Amino acid sequence: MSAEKYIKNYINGALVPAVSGDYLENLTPSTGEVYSYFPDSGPADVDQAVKAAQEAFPGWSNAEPRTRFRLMMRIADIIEQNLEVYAKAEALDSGKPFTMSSTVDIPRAQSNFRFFATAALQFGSESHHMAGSAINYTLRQPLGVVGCISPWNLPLYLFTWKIAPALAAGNTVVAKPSELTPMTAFLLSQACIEAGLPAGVLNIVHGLGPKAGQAIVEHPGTKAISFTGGTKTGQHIARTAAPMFKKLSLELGGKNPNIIFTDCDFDEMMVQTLRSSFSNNGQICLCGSRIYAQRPIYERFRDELVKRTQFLKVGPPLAKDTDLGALVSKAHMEKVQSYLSLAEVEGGKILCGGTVANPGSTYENGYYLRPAVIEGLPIDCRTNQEEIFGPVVSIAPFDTEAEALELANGTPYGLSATLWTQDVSRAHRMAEHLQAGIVWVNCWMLRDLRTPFGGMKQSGIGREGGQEALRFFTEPKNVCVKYR
Ligand SMILES: NC(=O)C1=CN([C@@H]2O[C@H](COP(=O)(O)OP(=O)(O)OC[C@H]3O[C@@H](n4cnc5c(N)ncnc54)[C@H](O)[C@@H]3O)[C@@H](O)[C@H]2O)C=CC1
Ligand SMILES: O=C(O)/C=C/C=C(\O)C(=O)O
Repeated sequence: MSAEKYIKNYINGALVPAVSGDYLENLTPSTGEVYSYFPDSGPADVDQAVKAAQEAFPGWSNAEPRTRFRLMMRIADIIEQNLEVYAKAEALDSGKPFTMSSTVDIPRAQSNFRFFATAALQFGSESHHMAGSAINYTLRQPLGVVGCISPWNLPLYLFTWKIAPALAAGNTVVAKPSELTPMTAFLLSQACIEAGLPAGVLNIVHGLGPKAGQAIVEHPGTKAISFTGGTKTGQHIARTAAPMFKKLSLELGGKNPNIIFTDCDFDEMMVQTLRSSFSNNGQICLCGSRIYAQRPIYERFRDELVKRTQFLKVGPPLAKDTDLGALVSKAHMEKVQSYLSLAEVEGGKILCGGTVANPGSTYENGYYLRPAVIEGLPIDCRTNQEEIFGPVVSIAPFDTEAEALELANGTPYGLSATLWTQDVSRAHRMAEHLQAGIVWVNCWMLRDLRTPFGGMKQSGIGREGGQEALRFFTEPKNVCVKYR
């Protein structure tokens, strides 16, 4: 198992270049240098992948669930045995700290395979009895070939979060990782070969979104698309797939509120708020980017947040003491910087951070920013309404529960929200009215893979996780049997 200079597609069980023979440069954000190349795939590669997946479908969909279970567990074992190789590749590709990729990203990729391998053994269906006359039972059958398209922020974590349930439910898959972070998907291809996954069951096509990704969405052979990424891309995918009546699961952006009441456990809230603000450089759709603290503790909170933020170490991904690594790309760093400039125009005061960081001469061309805290922005300004997806939080005080709810719900997004209070009744009251697919109370990013995961409003449609994912990747068919 090794990261290689020339990444290959994984089609019909073999590692192959793009049909065109063309490669694109893969940069590491840690130095801004090219360190490998990935295939510039297009419709011809996707067509080969879909054909291979179609041929593999009868064998895979009819295989005993325990056969799928064994193979998926074997893939998880191989990832676990090679944790360091995977975690290093993830850190170099995405710029995130190795301390994160080795404890969060890669362990979660293993868990995704294990969780859904086991779920394949447990998945059942409903029946509905019409007393004295008939019984209805529901067959849940795999869809066929499905497309899985994932982003760069949690590369293998989110890639496997889609692939594993699709395979567990008996589908065959054509998947594309982000062009910014292709390396761990390539390592996964090697793991599938080593595990003995039958040819064509999983096919991984590398390349650009508008070319290779678009070809997966447009191909008449893909019956469903599971996508995580930006809201604009999600809208475009929906426009393409809807007239073809494909099933769609879209997990999109967020502008998530943290609401901090005076009665919270202040110390625990501070620890978790720092995490929810700047984990992975704020490049997680669940990060809390708008923080509202109740007026009596607002100033104490603000001063403590600024102090702790200034203490965070921005450094190269492989250094042991790095808290925040590099942002994923130059273009993304410039996007984040443009929002920092906009925030000032919109009346915000940058209390700390927002400047370029240079963790040493080897890294001077990498994409490093000091994490920023902004105060004084109105709720309806662009900085408070649009997803920045970087190490930037905006803070403001509030007085009442009603005001906090209005602020929290006042954006087009509805992915997650975090509440800090020791008053259980208030927590339930607020949770009921928050427009978010996930509400965390006195915690953040505490994940149980059985729960529904996804957002409302412009944060997407559908839910991933547990039974929801298995339902998405199957077609329910009701059979009604009259017996009297
Ligand atoms: N999980 C999330 O919520 C994420 C949100 N974003 C947001 O989106 C913004 C833009 O980031 P991008 O890297 O451009 O994300 P993106 O949404 O364009 O990329 C995500 C995936 O979609 C693919 N893709 C792009 N265009 C496609 C198309 N026409 N058809 C099929 N697949 C396509 C990409 O190749 C990648 O694999 C970020 O600044 C951030 O605000 C980005 C990544 C993850
Ligand atoms: O924990 C999860 O399942 C998902 C986490 C994060 C994202 O989906 C994201 O950042 O896109």
